[in-house]
Amino acid sequence: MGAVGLSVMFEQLNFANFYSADTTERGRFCQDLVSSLRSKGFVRLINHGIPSKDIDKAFDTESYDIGYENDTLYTNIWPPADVHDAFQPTFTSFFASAYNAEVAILQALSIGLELPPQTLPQLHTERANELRLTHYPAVSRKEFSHSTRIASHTDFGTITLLFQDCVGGLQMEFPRGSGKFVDVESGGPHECILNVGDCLEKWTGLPSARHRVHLPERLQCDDDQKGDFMVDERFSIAYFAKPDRAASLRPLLEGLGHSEEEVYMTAGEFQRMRISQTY
Ligand SMILES: O=C(O)CCC(=O)C(=O)O
Ligand SMILES: [Fe+2]
Repeated sequence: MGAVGLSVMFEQLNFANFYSADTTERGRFCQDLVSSLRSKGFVRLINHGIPSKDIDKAFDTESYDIGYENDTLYTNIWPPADVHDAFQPTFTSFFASAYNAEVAILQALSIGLELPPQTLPQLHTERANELRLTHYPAVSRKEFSHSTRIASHTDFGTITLLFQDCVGGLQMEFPRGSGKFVDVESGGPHECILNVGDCLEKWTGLPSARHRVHLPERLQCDDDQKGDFMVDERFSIAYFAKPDRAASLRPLLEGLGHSEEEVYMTAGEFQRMRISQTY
């Protein structure tokens, strides 16, 4: 585990270009978004539309799991206002701006894939999304020789918008299928790390990115070289954008091997299957 892995650059794209009045620039942005995700499954976005102050407030909270406030299937349980009175307004606002960012990204992806712009947004009207705040306590570096912060997995929704603090440790499998992991460097807590989930892979063939949270590469070294030390606590915010539960996972693009006769799972069935495999 001492070996430092390959250094891989994950492209950083400026989402403001999606709103450019110049249609050529807008089109180029959509193509760049698709090609970055096609080659790595991950891309870093700035100017994604989620206000920095909302991200800062969310990072002030320890850990929680939140869904859309009008979801009738899974209702939110909020801490009482006298315990944490800013909690509900903070996350209601975060959830709303994250949904707007999600819809814009889905539109950009549809355009970049040469589909009608509303193809992906119209499969996400229910806001069956989830926001997860995670606090990883400080831990001794030696623990990473037999354990990790989050084991390798793919996300099972459409896309994930992730915000990580500067501790780092988010790693993705690269090259795909190799079992080797490389750091996704943090550009700071306001940068959005966008990754492809399983549903988007089924629809479009873009690769669902396998990732984990582990010891950042810069802290890896041979045991006798540096001895042991504590690795800082870490905070992250993950917004999982998921399809409407009744949406079919039938491929949206030609050439992904779909047949007219085949019966495809709905997104809701797929989520339930993946949850039962995980827990
Ligand atoms: O905490 C992170 O940076 C990643 C979390 C993650 O991958 C997940 O919850 O699915
Ligand atoms: Fe994940």
